[in-house]
Amino acid sequence: MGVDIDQAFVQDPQHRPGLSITQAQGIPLIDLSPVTTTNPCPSSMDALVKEIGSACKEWGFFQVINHGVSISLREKLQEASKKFFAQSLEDKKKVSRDETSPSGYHDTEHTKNVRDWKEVFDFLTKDPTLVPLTSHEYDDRLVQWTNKSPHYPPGFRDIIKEYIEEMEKLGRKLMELIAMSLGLEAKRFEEFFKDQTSFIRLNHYPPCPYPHLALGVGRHKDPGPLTILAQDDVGGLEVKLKHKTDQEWVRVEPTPNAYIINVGDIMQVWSNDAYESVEHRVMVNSEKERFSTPYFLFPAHDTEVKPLEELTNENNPPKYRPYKWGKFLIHRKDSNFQKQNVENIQIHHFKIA
Ligand SMILES: O=C(O)CCC(=O)C(=O)O
Ligand SMILES: [Fe+2]
Repeated sequence: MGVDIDQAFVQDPQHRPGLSITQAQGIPLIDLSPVTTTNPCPSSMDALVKEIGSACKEWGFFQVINHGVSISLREKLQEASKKFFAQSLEDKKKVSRDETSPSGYHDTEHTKNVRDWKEVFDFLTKDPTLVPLTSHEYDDRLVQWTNKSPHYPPGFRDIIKEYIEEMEKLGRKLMELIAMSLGLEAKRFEEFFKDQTSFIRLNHYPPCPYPHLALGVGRHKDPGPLTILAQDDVGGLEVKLKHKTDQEWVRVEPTPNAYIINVGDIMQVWSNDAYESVEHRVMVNSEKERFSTPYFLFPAHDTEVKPLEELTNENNPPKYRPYKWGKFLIHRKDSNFQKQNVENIQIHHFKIA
């Protein structure tokens, strides 16, 4: 045997990736022209809202095209990200995450207590971002998280910031469409994002000598309301099908310049389970490295997450107890960076039986 296997990366047999790959033909591809061009006709807008609604309901995952994000800016970010990760580990560690702020470089994330085969660079939308100091319910102390400033490649920080602005615009449009699809006012979600805790993550998945045992990211659901993901042309993202067929996991094949959108746990709670957060994972391969860039739309730390009143009634009572987003976030952060023997915090812990 030529390769030494670090057991920290090895998935339990039932969670190892399958060797045959099924393509997710069915994942909806949605054209956002009605919200990215001027003067769209009202009927195309109605059709779009319906499409978004059924994609959220049936899949929880969809791709968008004609999204209005500059393709050259996306390429610029991709190039910069490649250059950043191509540096020596020592150079990358100059902008490591640290005790005071989790943004920056790191390569030891664990998902479900198994180490992910990846390295990342995280960058917050708001600098500083206000969050609770601890996850303890009665501890009111707050801290500020700030971004790291990589010196290489030149202009890296500015490119990331410019790109985040585009993510903000697209995120706002998507949240409006989702609100309308739930029968809510377009701006219903806006209030939650004034002091948002959103961040962008640059992912690098190096080639892996044992892709049948490890995963780039283990199975998980995204904790926020919405994620906007750019993937390169290598492929590896797999989504767990909601409707059970003989196939459990399907691959989201790269569509050039499209964004992959998925609803996360907070949307599931807000919508009282109308839109469910879907499990996904990332396969690695032995030949090619892969790059991806999720943008995690997260609300303000003091947001009390609970089913929206407009979406609940006597016949459809709230399915979740309220929880504070900031506390949930810190709880997650504490468990994602080291192996623990218990499941980390999940929305089902707030489910009303
Ligand atoms: O790399 C990908 O395609 C997805 C990554 C992901 O799911 C995550 O970082 O939460
Ligand atoms: Fe994810």
